[in-house]
Amino acid sequence: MTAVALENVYKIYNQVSVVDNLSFSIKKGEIFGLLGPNGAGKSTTIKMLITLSKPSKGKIQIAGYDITHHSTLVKRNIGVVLQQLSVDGELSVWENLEFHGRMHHIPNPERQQRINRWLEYVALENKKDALVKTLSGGMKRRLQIARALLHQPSVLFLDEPTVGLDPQTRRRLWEIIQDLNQQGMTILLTTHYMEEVEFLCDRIGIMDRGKLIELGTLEQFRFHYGKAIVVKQQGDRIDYQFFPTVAQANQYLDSLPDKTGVMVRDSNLEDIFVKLTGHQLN
Ligand SMILES: Nc1ncnc2c1ncn2[C@@H]1O[C@H](COP(=O)(O)OP(=O)(O)OP(=O)(O)O)[C@@H](O)[C@H]1O
Repeated sequence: MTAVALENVYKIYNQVSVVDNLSFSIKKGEIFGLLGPNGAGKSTTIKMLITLSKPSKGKIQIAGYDITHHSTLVKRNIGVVLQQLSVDGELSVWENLEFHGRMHHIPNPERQQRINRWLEYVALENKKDALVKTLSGGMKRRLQIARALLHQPSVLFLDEPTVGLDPQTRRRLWEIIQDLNQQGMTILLTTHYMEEVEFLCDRIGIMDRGKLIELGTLEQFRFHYGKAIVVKQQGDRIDYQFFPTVAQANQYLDSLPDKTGVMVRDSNLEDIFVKLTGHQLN
């Protein structure tokens, strides 16, 4: 079953298509990673998917509902964690969740049960009365996740969920994301961290200049572009050359008269991303 479907979607600002004829779909239960250099159009795409912005052209369906004609039903079915922290720092953890629960018309005592359940899930139960502005970055992000889950969505959108977090906190969030997925949640995430995509995502879409330039699994990408890479340091420059297998890459290496600064290794997502977009993610 399809959880998210985009068909020939455009977003046009000042006659420029910042999202340019985008079509792809995400299956129910998938973790899908949307990658792209700065300005590729990922955030604009997410904003359309979560009904914050209307497509200029094209069709988007979430959980079977058209975002233009059934935006209320779409909102009921999605959870959203955006890049910029959207929790209110002057309110307590509980007040933030209470407010969200009321917005979604979740009646009591169900609302309190859900607040307690998700606070426990993200290990913030002992921070219930703390003002949000006193929480660490990782805690705020976990609170955002708890809030996004409160109304029991079927699709979760995470726009750079671990940006600015230390490696340990990032790992903890990865565990939460994986666990939610194992409970059946469909997840779309954007990130600049390649290892995050390699670790979490079932499929990857790569965007550049508003267009989807590649779509598939990491294994499919590696099969297509080459499973091995020869890295050549030439002065300040590093050249990369893909080969179908490590054996073929080694054969090429052996044939070189001068092997100084040359090495063979397995290709990874970052190599493929750089080859496709000419950009290194930072
Ligand atoms: N409201 C707007 N008006 C005009 N142009 C916009 C608007 N919002 C975004 N853009 C442009 O659309 C393009 C895509 O931006 P977007 O934020 O979607 O990229 P992104 O892939 O999310 O980048 P990043 O990784 O930096 O977050 C950029 O060139 C941006 O300047």
